[in-house]
Amino acid sequence: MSLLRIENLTIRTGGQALVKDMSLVIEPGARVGLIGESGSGKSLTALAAIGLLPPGLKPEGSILLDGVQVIGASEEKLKALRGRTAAFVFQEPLTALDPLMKIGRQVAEPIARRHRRDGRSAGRQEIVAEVRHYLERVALPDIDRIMNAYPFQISGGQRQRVAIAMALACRPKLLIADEPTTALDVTTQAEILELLSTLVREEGMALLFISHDLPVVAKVAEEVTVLRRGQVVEQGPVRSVFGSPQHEYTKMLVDAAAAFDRALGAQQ
Ligand SMILES: Nc1ncnc2c1ncn2[C@@H]1O[C@H](COP(=O)(O)OP(=O)(O)OP(=O)(O)O)[C@@H](O)[C@H]1O
Repeated sequence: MSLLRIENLTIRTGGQALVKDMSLVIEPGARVGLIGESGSGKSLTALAAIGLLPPGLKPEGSILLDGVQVIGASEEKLKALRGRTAAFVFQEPLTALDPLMKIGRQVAEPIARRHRRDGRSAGRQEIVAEVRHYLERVALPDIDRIMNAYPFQISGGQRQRVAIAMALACRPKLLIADEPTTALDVTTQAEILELLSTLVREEGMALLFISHDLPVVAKVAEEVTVLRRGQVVEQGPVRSVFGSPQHEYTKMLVDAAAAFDRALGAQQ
């Protein structure tokens, strides 16, 4: 069974279709990129996948997440899917973090929730040990300090590592990362991409990676869907879609990335 099967998804607001007839399949453990310019419907597609569309936006079609139909599902059913089946990492880590809570307590929350969900009560020491485990997993230095820090006391890259640790702590089958490196400087961006690639492989999770940046998608994904103005223009293995693009829009993305590479090469 596919982990995520989106078929003929259309998202409307009023009379306007923001996403049109889009289909996308993610198998367990697969790494899939969703690429397209700003406003092409990438985030809406990802939010629809876990039933988190903002009010006023109506999905039509079919979204099966781990075999459960998301469209029209009750809030209770959706809550059971969030975290356990799919967890989100957003562009801006502060979206996931409470500014007034120390990092240690924030990471403890999804851990405690997972234990409750599995019907077991974990003691404080066990939870603290797990918090440390996940902070180590995302390669944070000086874990004692970070656990006792508030989000504003650590760097942007460290905050994104904490947000990834919180998503991992849910032990999801699918990690959805929506432009997770866009808010970071280039060096930190590369480190976080490397970390995400390693983690999804080692934990055996599937990844839906959203970005407008072709080299970034090429680095982390094996398959890619290219969206333009809410519609899929091309879909397939990264190598063939970016290696021999068929659609004009994909060609333009590939040419732009190549021109950037050439410009960099000329500078060196
Ligand atoms: N709550 C909303 N109500 C009405 N329109 C919306 C709403 N949210 C998003 N849109 C519109 O839907 C379209 C798709 O938005 P979406 O956020 O999915 O784009 P995106 O590809 O993720 O862009 P970006 O890379 O800039 O995040 C855009 O035109 C956006 O303005």
